[in-house]
Amino acid sequence: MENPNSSSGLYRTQSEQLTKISEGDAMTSGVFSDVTKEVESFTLSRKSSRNQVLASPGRIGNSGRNTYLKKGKSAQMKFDFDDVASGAALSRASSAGLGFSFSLAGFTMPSDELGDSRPFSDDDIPEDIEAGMRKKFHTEPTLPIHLKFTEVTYKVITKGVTSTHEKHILHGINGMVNPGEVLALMGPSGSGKTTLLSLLGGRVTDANQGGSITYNDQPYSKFLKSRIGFVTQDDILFPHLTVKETITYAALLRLPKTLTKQEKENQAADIIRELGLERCQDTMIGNSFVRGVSGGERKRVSIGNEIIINPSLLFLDEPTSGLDSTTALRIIELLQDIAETGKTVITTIHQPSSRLFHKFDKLILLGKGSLLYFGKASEAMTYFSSIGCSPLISMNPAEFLLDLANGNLNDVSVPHELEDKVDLGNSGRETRNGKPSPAIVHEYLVEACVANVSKEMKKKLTVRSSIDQEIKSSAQSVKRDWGTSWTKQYSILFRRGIKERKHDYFSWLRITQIVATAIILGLLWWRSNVHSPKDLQNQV
Ligand SMILES: Nc1ncnc2c1ncn2[C@@H]1O[C@H](COP(=O)(O)OP(=O)(O)OP(=O)(O)O)[C@@H](O)[C@H]1O
Repeated sequence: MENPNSSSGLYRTQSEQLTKISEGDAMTSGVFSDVTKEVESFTLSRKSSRNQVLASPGRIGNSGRNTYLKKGKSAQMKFDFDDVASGAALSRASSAGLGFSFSLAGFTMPSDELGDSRPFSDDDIPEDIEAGMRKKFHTEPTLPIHLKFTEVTYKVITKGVTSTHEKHILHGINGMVNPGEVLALMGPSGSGKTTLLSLLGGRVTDANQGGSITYNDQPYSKFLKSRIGFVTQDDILFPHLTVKETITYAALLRLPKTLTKQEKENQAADIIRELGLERCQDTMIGNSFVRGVSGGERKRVSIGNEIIINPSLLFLDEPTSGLDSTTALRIIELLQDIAETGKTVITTIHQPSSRLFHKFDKLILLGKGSLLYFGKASEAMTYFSSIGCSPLISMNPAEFLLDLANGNLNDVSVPHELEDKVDLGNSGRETRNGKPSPAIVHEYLVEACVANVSKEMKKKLTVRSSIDQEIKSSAQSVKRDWGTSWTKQYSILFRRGIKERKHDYFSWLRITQIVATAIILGLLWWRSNVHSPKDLQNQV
């Protein structure tokens, strides 16, 4: 790859300044033996400068003390998988914000006030978030998890009346993401983003899946369940519960039984504060019939429901769909903040704005279930220009990439290889306007990805991380004591059910309807004769 500065303004001037790291770096010492010691203190600040952390593999060595060096970024823009693999963001990740601990202060609201809800008003808009002020996300340390996936395939078998048909959805997807990084899965509709996300999140485990997915070089296991948060595309929330009730019930149900009720409520309050939901915490979630919180707030509640368990891996399926670009940007900034606390964040994204696109650390571009690009989001444009595909007009990079993934070369330079194909006219598939057909473009991009990205990537994926032995032992030894007893769960769910349904059961309309029906029916048999069995039967 050439000079990034020539790459249509896509070069992301990002750097992180990492101040180190005390002894007992989570990556270097045996801290994994205890959940409470999973990660040590780091401090991080993202600053816009042209410096980049030199993430030398040696920093994950055995020495107790590590030093992060900074180097000028301008000098090189080689498509460097060392960087991708070891990840500047990894250092940020494993370090970031981990000096923070949960402050269990501030939750003074008695639980019986949970039910209080008031109608939504403009006053409920949280100023800090809506006004664009970014809060720093504080959370307790978590076990860093490196996710690697090699040659992931998936097919579905559809059974017809007379025959069965195999549909291949994913074709050999490779990639990896480290703690502290946000990986975006991008591609046109139907390209397989949700399928890949579900496979990576351990939600789909069947015989139709191929390839390997590892978490700290270990396959998926039950142990990981409590370390994975999955935010689905459609928010699954109770419309009549308030924001505070929703997150508090999630805390009561999902946090370890070793914590007291008060501690769980405190953690829920912390999450509400971290997500900037304080001002709408007593507003109902709402739905199409009940007015409730805004779309962005609803999405933050869904995220809060998952991060309450402090997951190491957070998966999100299109968290920004249906949101305006500013709210979407804030959601992605929130994900960045979450990643900075050492979590691994993977999200699908449909059509991000250019501002939003530059927020991602890594990018996977899918087209018809095949990998078209994997690497740093900031280097995607440079990669595509290196294989002859550059925008001819100024364009949102995400729009350009989606056009390419759809095989659309309008306003895009045609690579020489494809020009030849069109000129020769022997493919029989070129389009009339002199542009190669989408099928040819797709083939070309897949081949280019295999030649330039996948081969190199696979080599990196086979390299076991120097920390895997420590993590392996911790993965086997550390178990989270999740959940509460079934009697407690029953009582919490019962109370939650009553709260959710009370608006139906105890609405004036329903009460009036029942009383009126009772009076009418009562009047029909009022003073009826009950002296003969026939009349008595009639009354019964
Ligand atoms: N169980 C299934 N049976 C048949 N086809 C399926 C099944 N699951 C997924 N597919 C197909 O696989 C392809 C990829 O689906 P997927 O939902 O992963 O796409 P996507 O990129 O997330 O799309 P969107 O952005 O529209 O949500 C689609 O063509 C879909 O129809």
